[in-house]
Amino acid sequence: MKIKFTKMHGAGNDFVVIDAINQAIAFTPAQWQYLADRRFGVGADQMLVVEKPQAADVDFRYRIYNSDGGEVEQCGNGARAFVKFVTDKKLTSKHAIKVETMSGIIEPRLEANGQITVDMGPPILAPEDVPFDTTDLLSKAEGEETLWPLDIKGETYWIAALSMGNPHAVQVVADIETAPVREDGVLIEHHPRFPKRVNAGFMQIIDAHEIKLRVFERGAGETLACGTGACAAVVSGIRRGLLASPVKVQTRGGELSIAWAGNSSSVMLTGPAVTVFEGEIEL
Ligand SMILES: N[C@H](CCC[C@H](N)C(=O)O)C(=O)O
Repeated sequence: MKIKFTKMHGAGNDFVVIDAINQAIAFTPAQWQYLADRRFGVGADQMLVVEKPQAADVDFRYRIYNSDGGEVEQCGNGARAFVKFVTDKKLTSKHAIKVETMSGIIEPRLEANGQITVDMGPPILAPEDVPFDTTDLLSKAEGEETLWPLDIKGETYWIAALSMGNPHAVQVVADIETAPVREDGVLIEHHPRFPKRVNAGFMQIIDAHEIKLRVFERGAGETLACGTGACAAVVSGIRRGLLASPVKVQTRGGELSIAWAGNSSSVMLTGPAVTVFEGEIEL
């Protein structure tokens, strides 16, 4: 079966985007892994699938698969690519859309300057909702934030655990370039206290309105940018009293901007989305 796809990226976090409204697709995890494979397949961090919504007052449903083949709840950079895709493909005439995801409704909006802003909804802060097992852990408070001691290689890392619909463990490092992102990221991703695994964020504070961020993503490894990771890092930095909204997030793949007014207000993610090429693949 020949499948049409569009290769896109948001700040270097790259995607294979598939219109499943006009194409019937039902892939196995092995087929998602093949699509994501950078040598044998197309190559991408995640696959994004455009579907008709289940609810009446929503424009689309959006499914996300990591390169390891697993379906996940949310993808911030993907939401920007999504709205550019459905607009360019004339699947909608709206520039602000409501999109159903595994973790709720998000509202991406195409701005006049080509940037895209996504209402990512409020952060989820209760450990049990991340989910993160805090049994027998003694936390410490920093501002409004709760930091937890995570044992990695016999060392204690103080992390914040929060969710943007998908789980994140965020820590502050002194120098993002020398931080052990890959070595420690994989250990954090698979730490037993995260029953659904976790995206591991490492942020360096530049000033109250700017950070550098690297994320070792669950199911994909280190990516050049992580939208939900940027949201989680900024929320944690604001709660720690280290950051103030809005915050510029420098990633290895480009710049994102995050705004958050605190408490249960939505986290707003702004950044680019680029179409690289169109293709077809036999599956
Ligand atoms: N790896 C993530 C999904 C993709 C998120 C990221 N690419 C983003 O832009 O938010 C997870 O397993 O939760």
